[in-house]
Amino acid sequence: MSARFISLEGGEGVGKSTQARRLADALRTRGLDVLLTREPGGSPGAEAIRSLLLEGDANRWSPGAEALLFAAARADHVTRTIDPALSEGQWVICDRFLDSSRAYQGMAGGVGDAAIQNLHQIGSDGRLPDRTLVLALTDTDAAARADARDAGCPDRIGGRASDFHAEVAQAFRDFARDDPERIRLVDASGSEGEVTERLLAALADLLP
Ligand SMILES: Nc1ncnc2c1ncn2[C@@H]1O[C@H](COP(=O)(O)OP(=O)(O)O)[C@@H](O)[C@H]1O
Ligand SMILES: Cc1cn([C@H]2C[C@H](O)[C@@H](COP(=O)(O)OP(=O)(O)O)O2)c(=O)[nH]c1=O
Repeated sequence: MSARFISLEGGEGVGKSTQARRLADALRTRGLDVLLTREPGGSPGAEAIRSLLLEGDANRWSPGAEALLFAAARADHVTRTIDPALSEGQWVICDRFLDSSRAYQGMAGGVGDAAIQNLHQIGSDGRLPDRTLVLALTDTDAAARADARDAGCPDRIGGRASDFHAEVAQAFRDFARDDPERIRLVDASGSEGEVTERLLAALADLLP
């Protein structure tokens, strides 16, 4: 059974980072070698770009410049971290990937999906996950979880208006509808353990 590339997606506070860790543990328990990584970041160059993206003034970058920086970070992450791990037979679980750029910069940010896909083709040879799990929660519940975690101090993009985040959530739902083989919506309500079980069920056809 070959290694698989899994991404976790969704808006702020839905539980992606929590579930990325839990899913990695669950797969390790099944005997798989797992690399847990995240975006923006996941390689030294991409982590340096992460601070440029998440710190500073709300209008620090134009939408286009922001999309280019995310694409550049992703290109480094794919080349230096993700591709080598997959080549060595490791399963890769990535906390956010291309679909975040499609939702945040492409749809909510107005850059457009075709432009984001073009940048991904140039930077990362169009590399796609084998399965993308979108954690879905009501906007109110997600905002409550994010507020409890961030104590009123979100990062540069997390702090955008609620309309922006509603557009992001809608974009993820549209992506899942348009590409049901790769992208699955998973109910993120309930306990952490319940959500992990749903994620494993959404990966059942890929698991050894
Ligand atoms: N199933 C859950 N039920 C209640 N709280 C949760 C659940 N999953 C995560 N949390 C909490 O919600 C907050 C946001 O979770 P996190 O994993 O950081 O989300 P994300 O990475 O999607 O922004 C954290 O404080 C986390 O402990
Ligand atoms: C990967 C990626 C993240 N982002 C944003 C989403 C988040 O607001 C921010 C950082 O992501 P992250 O640290 O995962 O935040 P959170 O845990 O709150 O979900 O970067 C984009 O706008 N485009 C992208 O391509």
